[in-house]
Amino acid sequence: MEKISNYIGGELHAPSSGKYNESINPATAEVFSLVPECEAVDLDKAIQSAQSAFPLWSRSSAMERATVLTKIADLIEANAEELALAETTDTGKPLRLARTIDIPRASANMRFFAQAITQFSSESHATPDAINYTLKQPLGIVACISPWNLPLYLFTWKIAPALATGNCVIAKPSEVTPYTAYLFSKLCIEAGLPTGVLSILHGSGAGIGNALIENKHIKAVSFTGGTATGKKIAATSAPMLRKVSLELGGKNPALVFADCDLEFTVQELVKASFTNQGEICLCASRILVEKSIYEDFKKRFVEKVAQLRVGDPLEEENNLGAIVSLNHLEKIKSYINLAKEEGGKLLYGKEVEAYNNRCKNGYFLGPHIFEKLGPNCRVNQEEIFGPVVTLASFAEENEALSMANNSNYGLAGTIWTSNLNRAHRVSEQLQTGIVWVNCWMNRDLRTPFGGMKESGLGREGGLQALNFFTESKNVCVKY
Ligand SMILES: NC(=O)C1=CN([C@@H]2O[C@H](COP(=O)(O)OP(=O)(O)OC[C@H]3O[C@@H](n4cnc5c(N)ncnc54)[C@H](O)[C@@H]3O)[C@@H](O)[C@H]2O)C=CC1
Ligand SMILES: O=C(O)/C=C/C=C(\O)C(=O)O
Repeated sequence: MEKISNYIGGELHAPSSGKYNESINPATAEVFSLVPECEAVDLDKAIQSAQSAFPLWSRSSAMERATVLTKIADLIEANAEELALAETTDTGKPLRLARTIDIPRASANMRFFAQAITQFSSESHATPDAINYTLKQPLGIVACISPWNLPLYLFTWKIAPALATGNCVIAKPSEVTPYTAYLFSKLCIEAGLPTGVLSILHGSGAGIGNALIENKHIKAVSFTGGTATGKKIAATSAPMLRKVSLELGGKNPALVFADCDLEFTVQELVKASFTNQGEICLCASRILVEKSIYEDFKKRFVEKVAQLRVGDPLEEENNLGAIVSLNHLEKIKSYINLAKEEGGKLLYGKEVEAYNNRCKNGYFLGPHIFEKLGPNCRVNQEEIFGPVVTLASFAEENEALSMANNSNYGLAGTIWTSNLNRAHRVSEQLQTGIVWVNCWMNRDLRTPFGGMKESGLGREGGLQALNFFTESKNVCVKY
């Protein structure tokens, strides 16, 4: 079984403590790898190495940085099959998904920001007696902390803009799914990423994650994960007046109007609800349907969901794989029990599914659909982050909006209608950072990405990310 190494000073290193924890393959419940538990001394080494690297890296040309990031993108593509298999083994997600979504997006992230930095420009403002121009300077050493649901996808989404803008990065992938970040560190060595520009430290959130955010040398933190952790990072960072970008949870509403293309909407909402076992912060979790089509929608939705296959992520025909960990499986199951206690009616959901022998001990859970749950009950208010959705009906547009906005979260809403005026009107009033009309997770990497309310702070993507990782300095020159 492989011992994962940290990536510090351009080399692979064992943790100073010599401590490792087991990383489990959730589809089999067997140990897949041993993940280092880093300590402060490993962080000190990473900081020193970043401090040595920063003067040269921050002054390198955009083209030099773009070249090495593009090389890494090429290497991700060249090693796509190994990365996809590792991602599936670590997370339990269907291999088909890792092959078509996770790994292609990881290389796209590197390539996108490699290209973006070559086009990054700043403003100038002229007056009759002076010209002002803005320098966009890297911040220094920044931290990127990523979660377990889309491991390499979100890891690269953070580090690519940070590196492209000339920062040195200390990254901490989730201890639950560390493997592809480890493979990635080998690709960085192969690509010739300069020593110290990127360090990858493995370990727990409470250990090395916490040490990282408490470290005074860290000038900004980009984080994706749970809202409670995001608030802790914000609280630790506030007295340091440090920049934070927080992509947190969601309780995403889907608003289905009677004038939608029903067959298409049902098909797309099945994907929006259950892709990646519902373990995407963007997944639809509260489906609100106009009363006149509610029963028809419900029938078709349940029928389509019943066709989804749950099981071995390596088998091509399975739509859902395993839940990422036993802890997370227990959390989701507790919400299924809560839904029943809160008076919900289970429309679809099986206690046990039949799995092949390889997966007989795996952490599987099929899709669950509930109705008859009030808008204020916990199941409709708290993030479950699993294959559980609720259905409810509304009488008219304003009611749909007030139900959708009745949430502490505000990440991603979807609207399903053929009425363009309605689509614009409702989009404008939805309290979410992202609105998709007649689609879901249609991603253009140039667009601002992030949430309102408890779903986060700041935006990632395109220019927003490049601005986040730079300090704007105005220079005024008198003629
Ligand atoms: N993308 C998203 O929106 C995600 C949301 N979640 C939500 O959060 C819930 C909890 O899941 P967790 O895995 O516990 O998420 P988490 O927020 O604890 O983990 C995300 C990352 O933060 C790190 N981390 C944890 N505590 C930290 C700390 N004090 N300082 C610095 N880094 C820290 C973790 O090691 C991991 O790399 C899930 O049930 C789900 O509802 C979880 C993962 C992703
Ligand atoms: O950037 C994207 O396309 C998707 C991001 C998804 C998350 O941030 C998440 O699930 O946590």
